[in-house]
Amino acid sequence: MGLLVDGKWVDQWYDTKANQGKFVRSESAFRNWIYPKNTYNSNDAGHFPAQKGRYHLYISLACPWAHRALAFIKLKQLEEIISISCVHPDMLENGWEFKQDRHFDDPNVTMGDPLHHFDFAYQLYTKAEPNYSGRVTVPILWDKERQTIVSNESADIIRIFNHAFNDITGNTLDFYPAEKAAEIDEINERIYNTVNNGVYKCGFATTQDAYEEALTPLFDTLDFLEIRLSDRLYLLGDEQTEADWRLFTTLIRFDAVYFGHFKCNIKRILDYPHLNAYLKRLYEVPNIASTVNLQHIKRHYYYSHKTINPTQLVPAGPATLFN
Ligand SMILES: N[C@@H](CCC(=O)N[C@@H](CS)C(=O)NCC(=O)O)C(=O)O
Repeated sequence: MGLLVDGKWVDQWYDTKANQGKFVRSESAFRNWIYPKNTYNSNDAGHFPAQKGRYHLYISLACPWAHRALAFIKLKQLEEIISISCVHPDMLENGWEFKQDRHFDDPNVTMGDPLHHFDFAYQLYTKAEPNYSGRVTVPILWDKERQTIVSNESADIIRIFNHAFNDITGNTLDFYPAEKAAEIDEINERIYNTVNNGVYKCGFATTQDAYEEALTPLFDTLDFLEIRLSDRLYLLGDEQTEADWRLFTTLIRFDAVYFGHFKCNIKRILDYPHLNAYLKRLYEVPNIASTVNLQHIKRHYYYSHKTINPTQLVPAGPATLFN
C-alpha cells in the first residue's frame, strides 16, 4: 500500500494520525468525461468521444468501486465496446499489481495489463501524468488513443457508461433518469457516507471513537434501508437505478469481509430479511453473478491489510451470502 509523490512510488499506509484516527478518503484526480458524438467538443481537453474499441477499463474484482463499473459494463452491454482487465487481488508494498497467478485466474475477465504489459498500476498513472502525486486507485478508465486516464472515479464512470455509448450499443436503459436524479443523488449521498465509505471508516479507524463514530450511522442506514425495502423492490421503487448498483457492491462484500475484517459486526446482511432478499434480487440480474468473485474479494482484504490482519489468514466463511 502506498502512493505516488511527484511521480515516485512511496510505500506507506493511510495516515489517520492527522485526523484523530479517522480514515479520510482522498478525492479522485482524473475527472474527465466521455460524450456521445453529438455533444462531444474536440476543443475541450476534458472531453473524450464515445468510440468502440478506444477505451480500456482496469478493475480489481475485489474492489467495490471497480465492481460498480464492471456491473455497468454488463447492464449496458458494453463488453464489445470497452476492453477490461483485472489486477491481482494482493495489494502490498507496490500497490495494485498486474501479476499473473493461476490461482486467481477469473474465467470471465482478462488478468494483467494487455495494453502496456506494466507490472504495477502506478505505471499507468505516471504514463498519464509523469509527476502525479496521490493515491493509485482502481477503477481506471484508460484512453488507448490519447494514452491517458479519462477517469479514476467510479461514480463518474458509471454515469458515463449509463449514457455515452447508447448510440453505439442501442442499449437505452437509463439508471439515472432526469426525473429521479434529485432523489437518487440524495440517497447516494447518505449511502456513500455511511455505507459505501462507512465500512472503510470503521475498518481503517485507529481510535475507538473514530470507529464508533462510523459504526453507528452505518447501522442506522442499514436499518433505514431495511424498512425502505419492505414495500418496494429497489431503492427508488419498482425500477433499478444507479443507487441500487452503488449499494450492491458494498452489500455483496458485507458478510464476507466488512462484518469481520472491518468490525462492522452488529448484524449481517443475512440478518435483515428485506436487505437479504434485495441483495439476492440484484445478484440474480442477468450477467451480474459473473462479476462477483469472492475469492478475489476475501483474499484482497484479509491479505493486503496487514495493519488490520497481520497473520494474513483468510477466513473460510461465510457459508452463505444470502438465503
Ligand atoms: N473514489 C474512488 C475510490 C476508488 C478506491 O479507493 N479504490 C480502492 C480499491 S477498493 C483502491 O484502489 N485503493 C488503493 C489506495 O487507496 O491506495 C472511486 O470510487 O473510484
